[in-house]
Amino acid sequence: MTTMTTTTTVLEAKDVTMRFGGLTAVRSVGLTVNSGEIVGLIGPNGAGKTTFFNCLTGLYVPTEGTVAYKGTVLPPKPHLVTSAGIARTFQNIRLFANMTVLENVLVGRHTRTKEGLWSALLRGPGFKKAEAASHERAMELLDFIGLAHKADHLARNLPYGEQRKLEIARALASEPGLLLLDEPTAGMNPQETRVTEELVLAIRDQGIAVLVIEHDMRFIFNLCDRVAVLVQGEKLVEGTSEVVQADERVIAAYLGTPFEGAPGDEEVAEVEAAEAAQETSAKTTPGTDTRTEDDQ
Ligand SMILES: Nc1ncnc2c1ncn2[C@@H]1O[C@H](COP(=O)(O)OP(=O)(O)OP(=O)(O)O)[C@@H](O)[C@H]1O
Repeated sequence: MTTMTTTTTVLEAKDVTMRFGGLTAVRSVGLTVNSGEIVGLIGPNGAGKTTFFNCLTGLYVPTEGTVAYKGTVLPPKPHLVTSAGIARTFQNIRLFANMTVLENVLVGRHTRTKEGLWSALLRGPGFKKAEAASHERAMELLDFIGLAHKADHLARNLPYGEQRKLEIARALASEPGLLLLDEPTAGMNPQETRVTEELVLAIRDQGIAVLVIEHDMRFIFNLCDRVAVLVQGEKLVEGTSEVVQADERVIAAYLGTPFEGAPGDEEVAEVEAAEAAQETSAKTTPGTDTRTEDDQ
């Protein structure tokens, strides 16, 4: 007998736009992540990747568009997004440096513990049971990332690569269905990068979908089932690693070479046309010459 695995949509971002004053950092981006998938989000510096992540996780309220997790539109509030089932790591390490490795993971569990403030303060039987279960799960996660033997070390004393792994364990502690990783291998040596690749595959094998921003193309193309490319806030291409690697526009965007239909081209053309029109009218209309006597 064959078993059928059904694919479900875990994340559905529709027409997400984020403006900061006059700057449109993300323009009408749609993205879907399905169960069992590792999806990559790449693009040159300043393309809007982190801004898009911030819209997905409720850190930013998108100017337009919606983000749904397993069919339910999420309110743009980080704690509600986490309790719904989306966890993330950040580009820069955000551990509690003076807490132990274990405590850092336990912090990540707070959205999954139902015991309230009074129960915690009175340390009643319900609280003790929940605390023991949290401790057990946190140790399981440390075991999973290979840091169980360092559970009582201070986070700040871990080598860089292990700090990044600990961040992932803390994110996993909220029992997510989708994990967002923002440059998980930044600053890592090739060996640490390979270990992180294995870890991401193991996370996916546990049934957690992964969306990852990464500048390391080898990492992206090795790992991802699908890759979306953002350029100047717009999604330029989306497809398998092969499709994306073969797309000349992607290479051009990375090299900063102009190409036909590039995001932002329309705006540039409009500005150029307006400037040209202004120049023509200045030349033909007496009294509109803005040159100074020195220029002439
Ligand atoms: N809070 C903010 N206020 C104003 N502008 C912002 C803000 N956050 C990001 N931006 C701008 O939005 C654009 C996209 O930035 P973002 O950090 O999302 O890009 P990125 O693709 O993640 O870049 P990198 O790969 O360098 O991390 C940039 O022009 C950036 O300066």
